[in-house]
Order: sequence, then C-alpha cells, then structure tokens
Amino acid sequence: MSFDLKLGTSAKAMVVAVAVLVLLRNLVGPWFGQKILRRRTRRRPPGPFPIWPLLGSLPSVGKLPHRTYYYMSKKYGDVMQLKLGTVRVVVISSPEFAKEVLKTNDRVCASRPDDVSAHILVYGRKDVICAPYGDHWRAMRKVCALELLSPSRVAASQNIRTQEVSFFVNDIFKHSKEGKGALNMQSMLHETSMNEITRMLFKRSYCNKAHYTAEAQEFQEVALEMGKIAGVVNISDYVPCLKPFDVQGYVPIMKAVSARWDRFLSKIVADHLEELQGQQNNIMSSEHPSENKADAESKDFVDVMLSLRGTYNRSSRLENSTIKAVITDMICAGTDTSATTVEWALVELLRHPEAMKKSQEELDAVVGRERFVEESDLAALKYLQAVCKEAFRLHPPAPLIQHESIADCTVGGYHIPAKTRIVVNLWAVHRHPSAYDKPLEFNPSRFLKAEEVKEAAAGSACGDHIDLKGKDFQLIPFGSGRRMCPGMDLGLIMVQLKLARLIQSFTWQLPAGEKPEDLDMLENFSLATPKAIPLHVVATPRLPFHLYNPNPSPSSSPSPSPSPSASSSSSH
Ligand code: HEM
Repeated sequence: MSFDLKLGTSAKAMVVAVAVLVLLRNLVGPWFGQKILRRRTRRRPPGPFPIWPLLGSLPSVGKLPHRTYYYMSKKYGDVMQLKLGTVRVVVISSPEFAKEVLKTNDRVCASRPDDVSAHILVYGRKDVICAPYGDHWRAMRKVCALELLSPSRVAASQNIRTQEVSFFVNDIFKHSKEGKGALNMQSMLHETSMNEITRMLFKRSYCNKAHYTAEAQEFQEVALEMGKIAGVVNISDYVPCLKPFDVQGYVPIMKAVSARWDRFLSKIVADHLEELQGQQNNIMSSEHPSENKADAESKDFVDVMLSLRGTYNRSSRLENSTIKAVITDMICAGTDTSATTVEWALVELLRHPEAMKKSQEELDAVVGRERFVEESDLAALKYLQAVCKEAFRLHPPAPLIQHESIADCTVGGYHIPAKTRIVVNLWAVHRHPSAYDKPLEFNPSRFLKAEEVKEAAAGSACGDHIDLKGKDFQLIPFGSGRRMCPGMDLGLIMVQLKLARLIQSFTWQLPAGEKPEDLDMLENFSLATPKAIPLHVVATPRLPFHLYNPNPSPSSSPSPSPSPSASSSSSH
C-alpha cells in the first residue's frame, strides 16, 4: 500500500527545520550540554546575597570598605564574591590567596577597572596607576621603574628629603620653644611629604606658611579637591547602565577640578620646556659644553620625562598629557601614603611607650645625640625598621588593591571569570591568624630575629627576613607582582627617615588630659587612610638645642642644591 504523503510548502519547510534541529541536537547538543553543566559545576566564591535591587551589596560596604570586607570574610571566607551594583567583585583576605592572585595569576589579574574618574582625572588613563594592562602601561611602568624611581634617581634626591625633614623638625622645635602647645601632626606630615614629592617632580614646594604665594594657594586648593573627588565611590562604576545619567552629579565636578589641575600642570610643563630650550641654546653657544654635566644630576622628574620624548613607541609617546598624567600619579600615590604611615607609627608608639623607649635607645646607641639621624643610618636601625613594618602591617596606607582579570582564572579552587574586579584586602591579609601570632597586637619585635627578642613574646617572632618587598605575602603594603608599587624604595625611605628624626629629636606626649589608650583608632578611607581624627601631640626637644637649625648642615646635603626657585619657596 502506497502512502502518498502530500505536503504543502510550509509543511515541507517544517519537516526540514525539524530534521535540522534533530541533527543539530545530535551533533552539538552534547557539547552545549557539557558547557552548561561545566558552568553550573564551576564553583563560585561564597558571598552575601545581593539584597538591594540594582545596587546589590553596595550600600552595605559603608565608609570603611576594608573593615567591612574584613568582617565579612570571617563569615564568607578568604575568597569571597560580592555583587556591587551589577559588577562582580571578588575580595581576597589571606596571604595564601593573595599569592594566588598576585603571583600565580599575576598576568591574568594585572589590569585595572575602567572607572569614570580615571578617564577624567588622569587624561584618559594615560598614567600608570589606572592604565589597563597593555603596551602603554608597560612603557609608562618602565619610565617609572628605570628612570624616575630607580635607586640612582632616589639617591640623587636625598638632599631634598634631608632638607624638608630638617625644616619639619625645626618647625616643631620653634613651636615647642614658643610654648604653643599641641601640633597637628597629620597636616604637618602631609605638608612635608607634599614638599618632598613636588620638589622631586618639578623643583617647587608649595606647603610653606612663610611663603604662601598665589601659586602655592592654587596648588593646595586644587590638590585638596583632586584628593577628595578621586576618593569618592561613584555608582556609575558599579551600575554602568547609569553612567549616562551621572546620578550623583560627580562628572561636572571632576571635569572642573581636572581643568583647574590641568592648567596648573600645563604651566609647569611649559616652564620646563622653556628652561630646556634655554639650556640647549647655552650648550650650543658654550665653549665648554662639559660644564653642563652637573645639570644632569639636578634634573627633576619632568626634566627626565621631557628628555625621554621620542624614546618610546608611537602608542605610548611621552606627550604632554602623558607627562601630566604621570605627575598626577606621583602626587596622589607618593604623598599621603608615606605621611599616613608615619602618623600611625607615632600613634602606635604613643600607645606602646616601651616600643618608643626602645626606638629612642637604639637611635642613641647607633647615631648618638650629637647629630641628626641621616638616610645612611637607616640600614643599621633594626628596631626602627621593625616599627615601620608593624605600622605598615596594621595600618596599610592603601588597604585595598584593586585589579581586574583579563581572562578566566582559578583562585582558591573557585572560578573567577574574565573582567572580574579583584580586590586584595591588605587590611585583612596583614591580620590573618595563619600568618601572625596575636595579629591585632602592635608588636614590632615580631619582625626581629628570634634571638634578638628577649621578652616572653620571643616565640611570636617571625623574623627580620620579612622584607615588605612583595615576596612574603603576609606583609605586602606595596603590593606584589607586576602592578606592585614602583615607588617602594622612595616610600620606605620617606617613612623611615621622618619617623627616625621625629623620635630621635623629641619626646612626645598627648595634650593634657588625653590618654594613649583612649586615642581613636579609626581611619578615613580615601586615596590613603589617615587617622580620622588627626593626631595632636606635644613635642619636647631631646637633643642639644644647637642642633636644631633652620638650614641643613652642608654634610647633610651631598647632592646638588635645588634650583633657586626651590630653595626660595622652601624658606620656612
Ligand atoms: C609608603 C609609601 C607607599 C605605599 C605603602 C604604596 C603602596 C602602593 C600600592 C599598594 C600600590 C598598588 C599595587 C597593586 O595594585 O598591586 C601602589 C601602586 C603605585 N604606587 Fe605606591 N606606595 C607608596 C609610595 C609611592 C611613591 C612614593 C610613589 C611615587 C612617587 C608611588 C607610585 C606608585 C605608582 C605609580 C603605582 C601604580 C603601579 C602600577 O599600577 O603599575 N608609590 N603603591
């Protein structure tokens, strides 16, 4: 029996479609199914349920995110996932997993989130800090590491640091002699660090009350505004679909601050170009071109960057905007990080008088009381170094390192997809019980060799080999891996020298009626984490008075003097 099946055109099409679907199911179904299965079985880190519509867990993060994440990690673990807005954020809270991110997966995790502020404030991410991982970042990083922040460049600017720290100590001395009472340490430390950095960058200093020019006022105002606006949490970074609406109204503020900042930096670059032109004319007309050799040693960072123009490939040429972006980085990254650490170290020493006593005894033994401590003494001051390590451990000035993954990776057995924000919480890593005995206690002796620790706590010593240089993941205040801080050597010297001078030169007390144990220990979270209530202290000189001198001695000024503009503007 024949069965004549007559099908219309649409029915025929349907049969063909079904046949194709069956074929497709048989051919790609298993592969597709496996993919879904794999996706379902890939373990994602645990974390809080994102309660708020659109905002996820963003409102729960609060003003001190490093502390919030630290407490959350106690519940969800050392690899934890949060939904901040619509963005996936993975927070790392232990040395073990910090190592997996910054060493094992260093390359994959080496990019940065694409935040609105980075585009507006640092010239479309032409700087180092905010630059995405790639050719431009590599070239700029090279400029920083090999040209600007190299050991020889840091050594060449020793004179600037010595002078600024001497001005600082002398200001405190005068204040104390005049019986003016407590000093605001936070603002004085900020000003000294700012002067050090701007003099290294472009030979000018602006934080001098005795020499408050219109230019200085402009700089201070705009730097303050930059710091404030750069530190805000912008919802558009976490809910990208809200970007066009700029719901918090930050974009016009950022643009206005950035335009003001740019006017300031453009003048600096133009002045340097003019000076360079003048020097070139002099060289051409000079009978003794070698006379200009000394200039090489007094070059500031802007001079160096201008001289490197054309050295780098087209995609990362040192254009004016790139130079200004790098200057911005140095000011933002180099100033309050070191000032904040010294403030916290002093707070801890006030709360632990036995540690203060030991530091001063060490300075007396190594340096004596007839001269000020110098950079060349720092290597011999083992206890002072331990105090700094302990201050960096408990109060990392940049407690949250923010990276972004460029490909899928695995951390702690969890799957981390590409384009995930990865936050390494140094605040938690440095307090991890797997790494430290009594991790919440301030105990510099833990960083001494066991045989050097006489007290009962000898068993808690983890040794002086822990060097902050990114190898020991229980202490990484400068980060680790390819995005690690290129200013580490400079930052360390700035912190150690200032702290050493302060504790050698003065006896410190809190204002009458205040007790060290009552000091508020909360911080502000911004570009750095200074004490929320600035430290006020009373200083009493402890060295012979003839040593306190407004002008640093020639012996402490081994490198060439700063330019006339620098020395005049630094007239404290
Ligand atoms: C106590 C002082 C300092 C501390 C604690 C510190 C800490 C840090 C940290 C934690 C990072 C991020 C690392 C990462 O993302 O993995 C960083 C990056 C950076 N720091 Fe520092 N820093 C200090 C001083 C300085 C100084 C003095 C400069 C330069 C003048 C500087 C320039 C930079 C730059 C340019 C980056 C970006 C590196 C990159 O993205 O490749 N820092 N710093």
